[in-house]
Amino acid sequence: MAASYDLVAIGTGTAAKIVVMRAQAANWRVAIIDSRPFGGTCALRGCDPKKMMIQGAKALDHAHRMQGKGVEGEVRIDWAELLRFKREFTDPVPEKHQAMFSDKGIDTYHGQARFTGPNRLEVEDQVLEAQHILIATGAEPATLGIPGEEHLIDNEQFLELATLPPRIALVGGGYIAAEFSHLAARAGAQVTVLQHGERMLKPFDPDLVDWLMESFRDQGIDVRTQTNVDAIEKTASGYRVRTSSNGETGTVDVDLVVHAAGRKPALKALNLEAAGIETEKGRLSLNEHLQSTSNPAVYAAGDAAQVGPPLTPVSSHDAKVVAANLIDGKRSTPNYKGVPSVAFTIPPIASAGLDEAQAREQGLKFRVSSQHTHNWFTARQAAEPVYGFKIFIEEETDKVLGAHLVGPNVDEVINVFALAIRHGLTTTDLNTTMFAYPTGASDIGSML
Ligand SMILES: Cc1cc2nc3c(=O)[nH]c(=O)nc-3n(C[C@H](O)[C@H](O)[C@H](O)COP(=O)(O)OP(=O)(O)OC[C@H]3O[C@@H](n4cnc5c(N)ncnc54)[C@H](O)[C@@H]3O)c2cc1C
Ligand SMILES: NC(=O)c1ccc[n+]([C@@H]2O[C@H](COP(=O)([O-])OP(=O)(O)OC[C@H]3O[C@@H](n4cnc5c(N)ncnc54)[C@H](O)[C@@H]3O)[C@@H](O)[C@H]2O)c1
Repeated sequence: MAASYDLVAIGTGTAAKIVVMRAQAANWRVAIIDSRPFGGTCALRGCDPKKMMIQGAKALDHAHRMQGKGVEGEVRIDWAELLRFKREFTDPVPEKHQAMFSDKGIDTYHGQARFTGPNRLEVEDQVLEAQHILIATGAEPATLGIPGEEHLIDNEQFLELATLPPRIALVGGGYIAAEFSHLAARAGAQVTVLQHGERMLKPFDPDLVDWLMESFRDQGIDVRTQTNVDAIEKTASGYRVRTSSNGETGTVDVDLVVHAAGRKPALKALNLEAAGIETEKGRLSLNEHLQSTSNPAVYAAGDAAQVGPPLTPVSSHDAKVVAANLIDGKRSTPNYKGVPSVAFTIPPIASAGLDEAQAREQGLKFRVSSQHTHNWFTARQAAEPVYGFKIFIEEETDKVLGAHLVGPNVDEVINVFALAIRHGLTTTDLNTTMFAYPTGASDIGSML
């Protein structure tokens, strides 16, 4: 006999959690399924554990930068201790989620969900029927299609390494490569980044990325751009990564090779055909309400939908849109204006709103305010040589269109710009706001 629900959500990450809690609050009969421990990527394998470990690297980096400026003595990373610190947060997550769902009367299922009909799922040997089904299965590392791919470890395995090997290669040059290389280098590893694009961190402003590269060089991180990874071979002592760059072949010998080459919606195990759920190029075909174009019972949110950028605040925004559509009977659409994003390098790099190419494509008339400000007080008090900004401001309205920042505190300051962009604040609004001094935000007036 099938268990019957108003809503079944597949996934227990940011997106699924928000939708099921809202449905439960509306007295819907709800179930949630996960094939992995409950909690999703951000809490267990992504943002949060990564940030806890980067705190150690930040502390070490700051102590090093302050040497000869009133701070003395050697500081080093104890990887095992850092791992323990991280687990203080991650270990209780699955049980807390289980308890939170059970307390609310949400039925929980552990196992891989598989569609067997338009409104029907199987989890292990249990059958579930639902009026509505949410696909919030997140993303998984993209398949690279290269020989030796099986030797790659992923983000989860990297953040669980018992010891950090001395030589590490990262395949890819985006968020994961940038953050993990900064962490691993501070923890004493020799790190090589193999990026097939022209530069690292493509979603960020090219000039700011250039300024940030100084921090990669300072750490001895070997960044090889325009470099393709062609194969990974097991050797007696580790791995040999075969590369090609502008027609030249090369090799890198390391102890560990990490996948940092992008993530794709996790849809393979769902047996979507059985429910008539169409996909296009590996993505769900969705209408503007995040509803399947071919099965109206099905909605998607977050990394599984990948309509907006695959980031936690976007998963949470998508979930609110889906909840409004499902539960409140609205016809909401997502609005990704001013999504803030940070790569937690040391120092961090951040952006919100339009980049230069997008502003031009939209035919907007704008001025650019940009400076490399390593001599400003904010940089000097943190003994941080990398600090700079680029802000796009609409000529006619004086509204901030896009903000791009690199340097100390920008992971927080970007949120002020995100607010300004999303709510159409002008440079006058920002200039007439008092910001506590001396903080990162107190530089905003001088950036406009
Ligand atoms: C290393 C790393 C660091 C990151 N850092 C940041 C950051 O600092 N800031 C930020 O904004 N974003 C960050 N992200 C991105 C962020 O983690 C994701 O955008 C977000 O977690 C997506 O949430 P979600 O709910 O869509 O999916 P997820 O949290 O991935 O949840 C999907 C769940 O579905 C389950 N599932 C999948 N298939 C099935 C199935 N067939 N049956 C049952 N269950 C299934 C999975 O086990 C998983 O628990 C990071 C990602 C990574 C990998
Ligand atoms: N701080 C954050 O918000 C944060 C941190 C980590 C991850 N994430 C999310 O997770 C997603 C996945 O992260 P990611 O770093 O794996 O992907 P990414 O999309 O940020 O970067 C992947 C990079 O790998 C390169 N690449 C792809 N195939 C390659 C190959 N065969 N050889 C060499 N280079 C190759 C691409 O050119 C690209 O620059 C991101 O898109 C991001 O949304 C976010």
